[in-house]
Amino acid sequence: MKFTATPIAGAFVVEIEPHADARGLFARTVCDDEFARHGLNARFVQQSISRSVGRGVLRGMHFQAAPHEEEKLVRVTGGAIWDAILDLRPASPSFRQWFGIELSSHNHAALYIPKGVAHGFQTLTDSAEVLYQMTAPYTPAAERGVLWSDPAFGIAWPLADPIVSARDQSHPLWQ
Ligand SMILES: Cc1cn([C@H]2C[C@H](O)[C@@H](COP(=O)(O)OP(=O)(O)O[C@H]3O[C@@H](C)C(=O)[C@@H](O)[C@H]3O)O2)c(=O)[nH]c1=O
Repeated sequence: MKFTATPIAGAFVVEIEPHADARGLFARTVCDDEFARHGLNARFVQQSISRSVGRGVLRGMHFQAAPHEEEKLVRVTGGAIWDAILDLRPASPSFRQWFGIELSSHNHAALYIPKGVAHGFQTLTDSAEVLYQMTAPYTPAAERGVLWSDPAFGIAWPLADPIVSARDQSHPLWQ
């Protein structure tokens, strides 16, 4: 696997190193040892999928509050998304910065998201399936959100007029 640091402290793009042959390819996507060598936690306790229907669907920006913060590894198993992360850790050198990258079932790239960093995405294809692995259990009482369009951050979403849930549209502006 190839680990590339992003401008967000502790967040990495994780790419596969495929073994290709006449049948197709085989590639490792998670390895406890390799992740640990990069200071990353691969001890995932939950895995979930979402499927979005319609190009331009936007989910986010989500995180879990302390003490239920989680690391998250996000990859796409169908279609393509533009994945975005936003650093909400006041002590971080990249506090208030965001980063976006295309993840797809073709590029097989994943994004490793550290604790305290909010996550969201917008679909680039008519259907997109996203696979999540998390290092802490889902805790509804700890769920938090930041408005996807908060001018304090100015995330440059790729598609205008996104399809957003009522819950995501009601997230507060960052204070
Ligand atoms: C996130 C989550 C939701 N749910 C339930 C709650 C709700 O009834 C239903 C749909 O949840 P949501 O509307 O929160 O789904 P969604 O808006 O897709 O939430 C996801 O958004 C992206 C951006 C993330 O980063 C994920 O971690 C997660 O927060 O699934 C679980 O049971 N377990 C989970 O881990």
